[in-house]
This record gives sequence, structure tokens and C-alpha cells, in this order.
Amino acid sequence: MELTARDLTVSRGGVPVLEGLSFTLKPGQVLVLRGPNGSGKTTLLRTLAGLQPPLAGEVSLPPEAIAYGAHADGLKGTLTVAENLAFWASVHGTRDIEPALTRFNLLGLRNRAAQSLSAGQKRRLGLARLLVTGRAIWLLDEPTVSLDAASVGLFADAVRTHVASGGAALIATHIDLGLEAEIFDVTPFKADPDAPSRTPAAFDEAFT
Ligand SMILES: Nc1ncnc2c1ncn2[C@@H]1O[C@H](COP(=O)(O)OP(=O)(O)OP(=O)(O)O)[C@@H](O)[C@H]1O
Repeated sequence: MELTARDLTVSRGGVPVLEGLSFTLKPGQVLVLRGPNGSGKTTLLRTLAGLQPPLAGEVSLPPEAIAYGAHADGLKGTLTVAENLAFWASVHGTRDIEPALTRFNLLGLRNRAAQSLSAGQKRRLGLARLLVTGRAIWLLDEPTVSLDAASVGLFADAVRTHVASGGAALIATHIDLGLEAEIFDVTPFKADPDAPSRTPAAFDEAFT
């Protein structure tokens, strides 16, 4: 499964942030999103995941093909670790949560309420969710926040395994994950809010 963006313009609060952006994420590929703070990486990921519409352009896949890992872990605090994963598995029509528990070193925490986990443990659980979605395309926003070096390693291994089996991942991160990856820098696509094409037509008419 391939994710293609064509001539995409993405916005926050109605203001274009990135424009004219095109890329293809192929099966087996890891693409690392780079760009300074505020350059639009989160906005791009949210748009690709279908959480907000693009101002222009096209995304080739529906949101149902995509697993999106946002800043917030989206955990249900009163449910245990295993119950959280089982809940997501049922939402996604999958069953087996054991590989996700194992891969993210959560076996010993399986019966702990999510709300009692440390920040890094919560993040591991949020990332374990990716495995139970069964989805081919992972879009990840700063996935390693709160993770120690060992957990970053677990995450990198999970991504390696995912892409080795035909999946793909687009990851906004400022750190080196030690993965074989290509870099996609969004900086050249920064939108110019004062571009002539954004000047209201009525303004031009006043001078004709
Ligand atoms: N809810 C919002 N309403 C309006 N503008 C927003 C909102 N959230 C973010 N922005 C603005 O949109 C622009 C792009 O922000 P975005 O979060 O996509 O950048 P980013 O590249 O992910 O940044 P960072 O590396 O700091 O996470 C920024 O100028 C930001 O201030």
C-alpha cells in the first residue's frame, strides 16, 4: 500500500502552513519528517490522517488505511494496559494483543491501570496500539517523547519489523532513530500567506 500526497496545501486556523507539497511513501519505506518548530509537520500529519481537510490537493488513501500516533497517547485511564489494547484491537477488528505487549515490554504491566503508568510507560502503551491496528501506514508525531534509550530501541525495532513486512512509516522526529530512513524536509514548502494568489479578488477589482 502506497501513500501519495499531490500538490497538498495544509492549514491551521484557516491559515495555510505548507503548500505545493507532494511525496510518495512506498511499502517498506521509512520517511522522517523534518523542519523547524512550527513549520507544519503536525499539521501535515493530521491532514494525511484525515483529521482535517486539506485546503488543496489530494491524499491517495482514506483515513481507514492509516494508523496515526499523535502527541497525546489517547489512553483510557481506568482500563488496564491489556484492556486498553484489547479495546483498540476490537475497534480495528483484530484480536491478538500479546505481540504488542511483548514488543513494547508491557507484559509485567498488563494488569496496571493506564492512569498509574509513568509517562514513558504510557507512551509505550500508546505505541503498542499501532501494532493492534493492523494498518499498513503509520503516521507518527514525535513518537519517542518521554522514552528512555532502551524504549527508543524497542520502538525502532517495531518500525523495522513493520516495514520489513510491507508496511511504511512517516515519522516526525528531531532525534536519530537509527533506522534506515529517508529525510523529507518540509521547509521548502512553507506557505506564503501574502502570496498574490491569496489576495482577495475584490481587492484587484478596485484597481481595474
Ligand atoms: N490550533 C491551532 N490554531 C492555529 N494555529 C495553530 C494551531 N496549532 C498550531 N498552529 C500553528 O500552525 C503552525 C504549524 O504548527 P505545527 O504544530 O504543524 O508545526 P510543527 O512543525 O509540528 O512544530 P513542532 O516541531 O514544534 O512540533 C505553527 O505556526 C503553529 O503556531
